[in-house]
Amino acid sequence: MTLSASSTLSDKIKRWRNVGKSRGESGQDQSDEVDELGKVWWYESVSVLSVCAPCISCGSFLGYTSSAVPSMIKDVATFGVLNSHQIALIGGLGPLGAILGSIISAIPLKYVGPRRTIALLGISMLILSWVTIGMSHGIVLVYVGRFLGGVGVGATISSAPLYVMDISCIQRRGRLGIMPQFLMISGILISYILGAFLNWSNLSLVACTFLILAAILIAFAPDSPKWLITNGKCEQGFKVLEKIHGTVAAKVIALNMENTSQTISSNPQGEEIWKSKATYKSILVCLVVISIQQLTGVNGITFFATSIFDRSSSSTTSSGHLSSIILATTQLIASFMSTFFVERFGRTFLLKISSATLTLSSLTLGTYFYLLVDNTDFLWLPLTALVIFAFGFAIGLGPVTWIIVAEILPQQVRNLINPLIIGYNWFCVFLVTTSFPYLKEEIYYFGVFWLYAAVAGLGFIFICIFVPETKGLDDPNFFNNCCTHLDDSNAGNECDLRAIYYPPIPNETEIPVGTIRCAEHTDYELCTLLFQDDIGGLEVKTSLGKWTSATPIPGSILVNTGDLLEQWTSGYFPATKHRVIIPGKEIDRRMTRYSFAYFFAPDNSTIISPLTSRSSILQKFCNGEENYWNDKASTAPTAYEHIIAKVKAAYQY
Ligand SMILES: O=C(O)CCC(=O)C(=O)O
Ligand SMILES: [Fe+2]
Repeated sequence: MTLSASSTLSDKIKRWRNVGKSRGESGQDQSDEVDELGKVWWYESVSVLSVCAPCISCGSFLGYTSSAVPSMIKDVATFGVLNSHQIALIGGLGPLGAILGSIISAIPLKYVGPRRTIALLGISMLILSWVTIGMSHGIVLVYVGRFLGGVGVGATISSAPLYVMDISCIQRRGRLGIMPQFLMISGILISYILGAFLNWSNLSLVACTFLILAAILIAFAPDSPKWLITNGKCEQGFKVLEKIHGTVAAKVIALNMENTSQTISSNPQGEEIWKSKATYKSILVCLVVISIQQLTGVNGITFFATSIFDRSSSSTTSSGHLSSIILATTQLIASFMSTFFVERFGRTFLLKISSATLTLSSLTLGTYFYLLVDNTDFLWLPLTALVIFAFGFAIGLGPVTWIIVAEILPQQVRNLINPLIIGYNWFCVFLVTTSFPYLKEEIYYFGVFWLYAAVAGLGFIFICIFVPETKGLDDPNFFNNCCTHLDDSNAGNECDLRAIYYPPIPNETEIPVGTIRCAEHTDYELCTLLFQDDIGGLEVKTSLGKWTSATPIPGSILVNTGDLLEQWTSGYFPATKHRVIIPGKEIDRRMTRYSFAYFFAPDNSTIISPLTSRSSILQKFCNGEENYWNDKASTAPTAYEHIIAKVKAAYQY
């Protein structure tokens, strides 16, 4: 099925290419213009927002417990006197449903793609949940609603990031990538704000109204182009890509998507990867980082923030609701900041800062509840500490955990393991939210926060010892960043276009066949584009050391690999040894020969140390090799140093 779908796409793209060619031949190549006209810059952002809008409702669902439980407790007529078991269930059934939602979403994700999974499983379950809760006349229907909504949240949160990855172009992927999380925190904030004015029932009915709007938005959004292309709907998939990237780039991306899906489906290393110890070690590291993310208690706080503030005396100066709103706003701002920091400072640095901040703030909160809760001089303390806690979480452990999971898991196991990891994450949320009401009765608030502080402290140690830095391992812009002159003409580089003139040999001069005009050498740069006329004479040395003639082919460009490419790829692409000799044919010898060579070099400052593949770095890390990430320690030359040294050696006179 995949194969026949892909071949349709390849055929179509071949035809498109030919259309471009015939235009070019008639001297009227307008493909660039069409490209620009094809781009609709807002299309992908609006699509991402439309498909991810239900994440707002997921946030409101998570924040609902905090906002609604106080008014449920007051509503004795409907619920009787709520005990801590019942409150724990209201908190815990949502994440329990989410475990189910994230696991079963794998089926619609495969057959109908991420957009329809969100619409059919996410939105429908959430609407059902809000209506059930809003209309309930007793606690049982609230339980049912919480579980159903959890299924919707699990499905939405698993599918939204996939949609964003599939539809956004590389330049905007980072920023659009945080959209699901950003919308979710906004949803938490909205539910805290509305919770200050509305009771449990009206709050859920308002949330339901919003979802109807989200359902309309998602109905008009396009499907994931990747899903379309890999499921035989090539034309529709290409149209979506064309609107985002323009015609020319869309062809390349469509082919890439097709190739990747073929590689993954044929899965050459599928068996091998499960025999490697490194695979299990990276899965283990992911699970522990997720445990740290969740067991430091953030969801205990999100689900019960209002009650925590009401317990601390700060509620006499600011209501519990207001404090919760401040908390969620802090999280929103910090998660936005983390998108900038994560590329600048790396993943492990943010995780360390984050776990250290959580340790200190939880320790402070525990101590406050132990010593100072009745001391009116310290009313400012709980809110300040919780704001620092929320900031510390949202800047590091919140978002960076997911980046680590995406980057550390070997590609071949990612699809299989991801749903389990997401399911495990919800299990931890369930554990924390269900245990919170019990723990606060058994070991009191101070005990709960000291427990969270202990987890965060151990987490800090684990991160320092076991979590590898993965920044830059998967950087799709790596080569663009090394060759910025593509965009910026000021960046220093040794790119060179040379017109080479070989004078005709005068009729009276006799020169033996095979006489050398340009001696054996390799080019110094990354690669050379060589445009030769039809006289000939260029020879290339094969890997067996034999000279073979690179006879000019009309309309083609010869590409020579250069020294820098050889060094960069540790010899995977050896630099081509070549030379130019006097042509064999008498008539060619008496003619002028021209060639044009474009020597392509990266930016001067680029360090040309052998690139290590992401899998080999992780392999080394997992095998316990100390210097697993040694690129930075390398003393390799810069591109400029290499080229200048070669030029100096060649022209010593
Ligand atoms: O003229 C040619 O065909 C080759 C020139 C060349 O190899 C060079 O300039 O590096
Ligand atoms: Fe050359």
